[in-house]
Amino acid sequence: MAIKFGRPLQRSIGFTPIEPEARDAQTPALDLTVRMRRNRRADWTRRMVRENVVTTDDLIWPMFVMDGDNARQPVASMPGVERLSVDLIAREAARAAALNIPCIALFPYTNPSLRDETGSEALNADNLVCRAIRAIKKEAPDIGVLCDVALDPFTSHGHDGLIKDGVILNDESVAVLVRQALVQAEAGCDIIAPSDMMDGRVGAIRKALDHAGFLDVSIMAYAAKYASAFYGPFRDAVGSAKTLSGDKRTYQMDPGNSDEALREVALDIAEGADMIMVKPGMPYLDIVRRVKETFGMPTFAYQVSGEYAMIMAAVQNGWLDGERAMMESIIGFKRAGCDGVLTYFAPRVAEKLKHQS
Ligand SMILES: NCc1[nH]cc(CCC(=O)O)c1CC(=O)O
Ligand SMILES: [Mg+2]
Repeated sequence: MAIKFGRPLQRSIGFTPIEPEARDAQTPALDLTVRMRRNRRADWTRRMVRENVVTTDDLIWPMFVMDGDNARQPVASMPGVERLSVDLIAREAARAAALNIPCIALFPYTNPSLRDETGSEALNADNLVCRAIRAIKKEAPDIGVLCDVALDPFTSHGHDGLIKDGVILNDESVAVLVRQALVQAEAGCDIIAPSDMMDGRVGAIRKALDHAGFLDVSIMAYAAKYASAFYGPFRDAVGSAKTLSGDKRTYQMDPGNSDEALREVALDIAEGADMIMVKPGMPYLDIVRRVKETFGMPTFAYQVSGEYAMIMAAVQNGWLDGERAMMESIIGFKRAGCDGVLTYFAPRVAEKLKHQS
């Protein structure tokens, strides 16, 4: 029998007494005090007892910015995601605002000719991200703009910090990241999101922002960020996949660890983070739960590029119902304790919620 989603098949159970002849005479009713299925029997009962819901307020939409005018480029490993030129990003930001999405996150595809050993383009006040922020603020002044702080889209080696003799330097990198954060705040960024996993960068950035008068610029710390295989498609999108030498295991966390995530989060809170992020998302929902229960902070997770790619690949093969898999993945984040999710599905989720109400 074909089972239709959302359509109760057995309307009568628990509603009206089941006709005796409808019951198999051979099967006497079980003597059950509790029947869990009563609360699931109809759409209205399911809605009544539902513990978690997704709203557009839960969404942060990551976007990829590139050079050019009215230009777009599909990201092959992320079906449905494109790099967009600044003018188109501003238009998408306006669409996001119209969809009631509270915040967008910006990631640049930096021209390879502008990448160097120290990621100097990150400090250019007229770089892609800064131009995009200004264009967005003009076209959609009421939407929040979040910017990554890390050097990987700007360095020739693809690492998030400065490198010397194969070692990623901590304190020297933090000094550059602080300057990157100031450049972005100056351009109008609302939320600085350090994703580099250097020690002490949240405190250093907070101090510098305050000193420069950016008291209202927030920090969302990528506090528990793991050295993950699920970032692959993102590195295609920002063009660091080819350039990355080695891996990021000396600064991003070991996937085997959980207590360590709590120490990372505690430090970032002490250093002044306003919001906390766990990354990746779906394979790390246990971390989200522990972080939320331990600290009670505004807690976010990043459903990263590989998670998106994984679902989309199955959808393209006809193996999954895309809409349902998408919505189910997002409510999983809510159930785990997230206040919001960075997700490439954001516009599609928002469209779906709009048509639902
Ligand atoms: N530090 C940069 C950064 N910021 C967000 C992501 C990944 C996001 C995604 O996969 O969607 C990465 C990649 C990385 O750390 O290598
Ligand atoms: Mg840390």
